[in-house]
Amino acid sequence: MLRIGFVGAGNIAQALAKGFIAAGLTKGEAIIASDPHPESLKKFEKLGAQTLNSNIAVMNQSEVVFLAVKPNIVPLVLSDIKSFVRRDKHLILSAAMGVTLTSIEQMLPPRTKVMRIMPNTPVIVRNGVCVYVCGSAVKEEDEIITRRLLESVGTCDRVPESIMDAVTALSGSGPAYVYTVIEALADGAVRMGIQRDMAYRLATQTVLGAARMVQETKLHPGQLKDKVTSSAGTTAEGLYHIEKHGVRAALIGAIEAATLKSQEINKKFA
Ligand SMILES: NC(=O)C1=CN([C@@H]2O[C@H](COP(=O)(O)OP(=O)(O)OC[C@H]3O[C@@H](n4cnc5c(N)ncnc54)[C@H](O)[C@@H]3O)[C@@H](O)[C@H]2O)C=CC1
Ligand SMILES: O=C(O)[C@@H]1CCC=N1
Repeated sequence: MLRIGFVGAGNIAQALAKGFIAAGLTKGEAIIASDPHPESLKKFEKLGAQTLNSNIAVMNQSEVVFLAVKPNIVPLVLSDIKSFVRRDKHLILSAAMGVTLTSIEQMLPPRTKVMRIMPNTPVIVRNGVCVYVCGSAVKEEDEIITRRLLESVGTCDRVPESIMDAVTALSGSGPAYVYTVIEALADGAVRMGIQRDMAYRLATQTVLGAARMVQETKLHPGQLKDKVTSSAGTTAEGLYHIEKHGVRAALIGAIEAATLKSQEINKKFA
């Protein structure tokens, strides 16, 4: 069984590990994680994974290694592990936002197999969005391994690195925007007299159902919107309020702001 390592055992690492196990792709025992933070390691222990506070030990005991630390920690971690990277053994998958493949490759021995990925937290329920970019030393068999892992927890697309900042802004950060929408819809419903539990349940299922309609009918979202909106009805009133308050512009602006932030992180590592 492929041994999967996680350098950094925080939110996205835990989500990926749980997703892989739920998909039956691996078992807890084949996972090894390192993190200086004991609380993060405890979450991995609950999965039956081996935990350590040595990144080097993760390199020694795994073939596929996820780098799941914040961007500012990446140089530290890479200098830690670089003498233990073996070209014929390791495939390194970096999830760090805004850290380019070139900068990672430059910090590792020549021809190290590195890929950049951008997953999102719904991988935990195997409904994630993942994209990947191949580094210069990556071979077809490495791509197959990566696809097998990422497809088991959601959708998986190969993309050019030029769109990684925008992808990070859209699908990487996106779950947070949607949670905010669900929370706000439920707050509105509570304000209008619906009980909190029911408000969350109805709001959540509405978002889920609407998303599936876009996915399954292949209709334009505008067409689906029109089918809900009767003349002089409630939806038209609600939509008018949304447009007056610039929700559409706010969402467009959120993607721009997050993309720019990712580009800014990029520059720090260039
Ligand atoms: N949370 C998310 O939804 C997503 C996060 N990412 C990326 O994944 C990376 C990690 O993000 P999160 O999991 O959210 O952060 P997090 O803060 O939950 O986890 C990062 C972990 O790294 C550990 N760490 C710090 N120094 C370390 C070191 N020297 N060696 C090993 N581990 C160390 C921390 O103790 C922490 O547990 C970031 O670069 C982020 O951009 C990418 C996609 C989605
Ligand atoms: O904002 C962050 O820390 C990352 C990037 C994608 C999702 N979360």
